[in-house]
Amino acid sequence: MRLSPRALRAAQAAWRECFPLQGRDVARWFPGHMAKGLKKMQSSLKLVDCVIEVHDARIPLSGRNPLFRETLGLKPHLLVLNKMDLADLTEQQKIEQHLAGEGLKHVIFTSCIKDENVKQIIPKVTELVGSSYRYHRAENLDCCILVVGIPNVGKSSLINSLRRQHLRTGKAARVGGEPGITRAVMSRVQVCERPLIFLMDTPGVLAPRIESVETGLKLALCGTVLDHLVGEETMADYLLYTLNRHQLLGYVQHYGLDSACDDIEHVLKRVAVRLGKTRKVKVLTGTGDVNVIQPNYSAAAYDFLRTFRSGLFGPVMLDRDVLQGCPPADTPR
Ligand SMILES: Nc1nc2c(ncn2[C@@H]2O[C@H](COP(=O)(O)OP(=O)(O)OP(=O)(O)O)[C@@H](O)[C@H]2O)c(=O)[nH]1
Repeated sequence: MRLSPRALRAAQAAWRECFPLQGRDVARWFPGHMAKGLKKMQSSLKLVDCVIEVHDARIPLSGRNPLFRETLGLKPHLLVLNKMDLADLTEQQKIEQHLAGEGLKHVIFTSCIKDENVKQIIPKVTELVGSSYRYHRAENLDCCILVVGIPNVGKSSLINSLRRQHLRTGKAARVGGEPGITRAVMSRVQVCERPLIFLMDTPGVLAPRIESVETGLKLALCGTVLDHLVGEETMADYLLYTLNRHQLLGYVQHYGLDSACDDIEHVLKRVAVRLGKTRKVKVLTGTGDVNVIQPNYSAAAYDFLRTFRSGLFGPVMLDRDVLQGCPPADTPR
């Protein structure tokens, strides 16, 4: 939905300049960084020729686990930024420059749902492996790739998409909408015949420390941690703040609101009523208990988040602040 420039200016005047981050304990939102999974990957390293790190294209510059490159960095590395169908890539070149500045020269944007750009991966991997020294593996004719990444970014979906593209065959890895579907490093799965290429899927591994509360909120919006650990209403509030700042006002039309608004309580109330998500609550009054119908805020927040994640509010770039040179306000300097 597009507002007229005048209406937009009026609405923007009332929008928040920043999101309140104080008093939020990001460490409690994320489970331990799953050191066991990382150790297992390290021990598989001698069996592989290349590492594909999958990350979410909506947060191309934040939330990656630095330990992947520290512990697996011996092997050629390709960064696959997946879910490009949900990401606003207007500034793709700037993103690539930013990543190149961090030493990440090999980057491919993909959508495993739409099988977009997935065909570029095997030629790139072949090129990277061909131009590197294959420790212990020079005599092997096949090539083996380790797929790593934080939870829920689409690692298993990538394996399935590659198999669809190169082998015209179905699923090999389990996919799910919640983080933590893949629990163990898998045995090798073939994804291509010529050249002969195998992949190994791994469980999602988060960084041991999330760099800032805002990064934590972005990671939560992308579904890398179970929603209830952060709180659906907190996440819905951060989502509303982001949508308004990015002028992604599709939510207004989607839920039949009168106008854009920056007050999450007001928005969730309207969403709940619109969806018929209300609940009876007993209230103690001077004359006894009375049943009151109240909006179900958490059900409304859940719907708001789910609709955003399905892309119905439009493509988004959650790292716009980092791209513009303003890292999250609470990032330690
Ligand atoms: N829109 C969109 N959704 C995707 C894409 N790739 C994967 N998904 C969805 O993202 C969710 C997670 O996908 P998985 O392949 O299970 O992710 P994973 O990284 O293996 O997850 P873990 O096992 O938790 O580490 C699923 O609901 C997928 O359908 C994509 O390119 N676009």
